[in-house]
Amino acid sequence: MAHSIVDSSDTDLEQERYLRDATHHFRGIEKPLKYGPTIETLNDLITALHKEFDTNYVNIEMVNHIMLSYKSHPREWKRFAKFDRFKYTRNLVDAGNGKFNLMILCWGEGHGSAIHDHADSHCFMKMLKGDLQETRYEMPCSKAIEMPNVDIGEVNGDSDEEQEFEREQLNVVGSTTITVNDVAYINDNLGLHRVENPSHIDTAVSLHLYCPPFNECSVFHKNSGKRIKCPVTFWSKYGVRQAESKK
Ligand SMILES: N[C@@H](CS(=O)O)C(=O)O
Ligand SMILES: [Fe+2]
Repeated sequence: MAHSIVDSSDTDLEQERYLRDATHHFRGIEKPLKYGPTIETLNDLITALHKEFDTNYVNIEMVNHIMLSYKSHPREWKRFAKFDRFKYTRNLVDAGNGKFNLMILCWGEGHGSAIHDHADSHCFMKMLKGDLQETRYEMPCSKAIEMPNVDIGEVNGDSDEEQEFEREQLNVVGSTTITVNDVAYINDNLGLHRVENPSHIDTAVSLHLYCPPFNECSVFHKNSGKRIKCPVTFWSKYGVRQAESKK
């Protein structure tokens, strides 16, 4: 039998293309699948994710199932949960062979994120402890005008329109509170969001899965819709605090 040699970078690209495409139709599932595997521990969750991402055609519903099925056990994730006094932290749990990033986010009392996108990736957010409030916004249509490489001829120079672009308020589309073991799902086709720990007495911890992984995303200004690209960094990796330069 003839075996063809498959270049792994080609298969990685194929998977990436497939995942990006799926952001156009996948909206998240609310209940675990009937036929999905049982996920008892954080290790089960990681093993099941690696299995899913072994194929080019990742079953994104199954990824959602895996995140929904896990029931939070603080003893399993405690070693990754590192807090900062001033802002939420991002702590890498598993780099998914470059196919996904699994991380634990730690939110001190009142901590929140800016309005942001998810770099054209899938974002699953599961509560492990406490509550988080998620506010969603429409993606502003000023997107194109902020792209550095757009040819001048492609931009409509009509000054009224340009002013509108500059003044575009972001529209809120909804707000929900997610509590322990809930999973929220978002991608750029569903809009933008900002997340906040509404409690002033309790911390919150969430488990995030991004696929494909990304190291920068856009942050949006609420009143103008203006976007700024921002790098995203890790406060710790595999339970070890990162030196400032290595984040
Ligand atoms: N997407 C954000 C966290 S959240 O506010 O959804 C991040 O990765 O830092
Ligand atoms: Fe987010």
